[in-house]
Amino acid sequence: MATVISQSIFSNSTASALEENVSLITNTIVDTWKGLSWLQLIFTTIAVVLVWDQVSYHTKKGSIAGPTFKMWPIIGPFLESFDPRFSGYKAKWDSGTMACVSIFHKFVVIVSDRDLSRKIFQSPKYVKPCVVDVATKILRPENWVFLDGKAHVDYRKGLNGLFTKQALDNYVPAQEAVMDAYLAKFQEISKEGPIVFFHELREIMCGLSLKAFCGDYITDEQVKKIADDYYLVTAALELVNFPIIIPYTKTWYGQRTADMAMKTFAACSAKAKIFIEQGGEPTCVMDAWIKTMFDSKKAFEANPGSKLGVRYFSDKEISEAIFTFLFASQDASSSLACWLFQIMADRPDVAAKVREEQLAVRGGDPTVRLTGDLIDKMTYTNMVVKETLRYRPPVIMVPYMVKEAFPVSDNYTAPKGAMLIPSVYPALHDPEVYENPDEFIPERWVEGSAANEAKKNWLVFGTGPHVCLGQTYVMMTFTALIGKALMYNDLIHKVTPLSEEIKVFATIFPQDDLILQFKPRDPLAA
Ligand code: HEM
Repeated sequence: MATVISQSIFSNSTASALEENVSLITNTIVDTWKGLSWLQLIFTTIAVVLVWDQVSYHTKKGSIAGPTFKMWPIIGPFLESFDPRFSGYKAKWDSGTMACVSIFHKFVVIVSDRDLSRKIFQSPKYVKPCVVDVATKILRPENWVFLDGKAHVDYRKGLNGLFTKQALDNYVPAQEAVMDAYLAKFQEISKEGPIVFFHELREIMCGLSLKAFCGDYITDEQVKKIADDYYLVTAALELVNFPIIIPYTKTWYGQRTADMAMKTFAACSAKAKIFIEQGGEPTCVMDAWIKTMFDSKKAFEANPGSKLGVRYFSDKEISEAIFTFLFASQDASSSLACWLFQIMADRPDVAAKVREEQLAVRGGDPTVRLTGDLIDKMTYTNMVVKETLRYRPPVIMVPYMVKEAFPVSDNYTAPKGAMLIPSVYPALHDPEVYENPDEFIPERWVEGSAANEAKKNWLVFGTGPHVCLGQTYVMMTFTALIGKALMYNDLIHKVTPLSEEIKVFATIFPQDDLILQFKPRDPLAA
């Protein structure tokens, strides 16, 4: 149809007249260009680039919210992105269901609407997770997290089993040992009064993750070293960073830290292979993964006509995957830890109910050790963790890259190459679903409540093919941790004017980095 119309419009005579006009215009431009001095040429080029930048921005923006013109030509709000403010993101969410900015050649659309955000999360045909350029160098290009489409879905299938409730039950004893050691340390280091806990909580999170991932194959010294240095990786992978790795820059330190950690994980994997080969039972993620590999191999050898369930993974591949688990968990878990401890310290009534439940599920004996089944019984403590995730979601939005022009809504198509950012925070503070959304109310999560039924708003862990692999791990680990911490400690929080302000450092944290004291308490005290 379109061809027929164009043929009827462009008869042969109009086509040749058009050709003449085009060549006349081209000659005029070339002649004018030749007649310009160097200085005029430079100024003209700059003017053309500036106009092109604004026109290109305006065309991509279409009907969505955002400044009519780029206030800072070319760079856009680049300087602001060095110091991202929560209030800035909030203003964007409030400005419309979709709002845009353009930084250099990158066109960014921030989506606040719940349903549009879900649509983006669930459209792998059009989008893929967006990582900063340097991420492929730090996490290594062959890493599974960079897989897309079917290859990603197939790889994920092999990992999902490592983080089910049943598998996680096996990692609990090793994690409890880490909790005990760190809680004792927290009492010791804060015995003189409240101190900054941001770094301490990052360290315990790293310790808990690494014990779950690598079990006893990793030593306490190695855990400490990785935990101490890990912030270098976070800094290297910030949204604004130089894409080339130059010695002694943030990205260089980040890459060195990642390489060092992966070397440690590869050595752990080699030990785990020997342990499982000798008939050992899994106590950590690595063991569980290697066992599925060996079991598949045995089944295949017994029945050579069958399909190999799980292929063989080298120590290098396992080490890279374990590093991605740490990378995905460390910042988000540290954020949750900071808010959870702060909120519990500030709300003694909630803390008292948690303590009561912790003793009750242990039949009055605080020394009863943790198990998966015991954690299952901690209903109220679990609601406290869930409400913290809603009230202060660690990941407030997730950047995706548009692979092909994406009709996000009836009147807006995101162009190929744009960054589309579905948001999590607005859906979790929707007053129609969560009454008084800016209040912390664990009871809103009781069975059958409006909050519990509103599954579509629960975007804390994303949704779709890239949904968080560690969500069951998070709920179990934090329920167990805060329960133990509250039984054995009074939390004293030094409240400052910045305690409730939100700092954005990949995830979100209290602006004053949480000033806290762990004061020993008798777990049997009322
Ligand atoms: C409070 C803690 C955590 C929060 C809030 C969180 C949140 C998220 C979110 C929002 C995503 C993106 C989902 C999407 O694009 O649809 C994600 C992905 C992911 N998370 Fe988590 N996460 C947490 C902890 C963890 C932990 C402990 C692990 C440990 C294994 C983990 C492993 C992953 C992985 C591997 C992905 C990428 C999955 C893929 O691309 O297939 N996360 N997480």
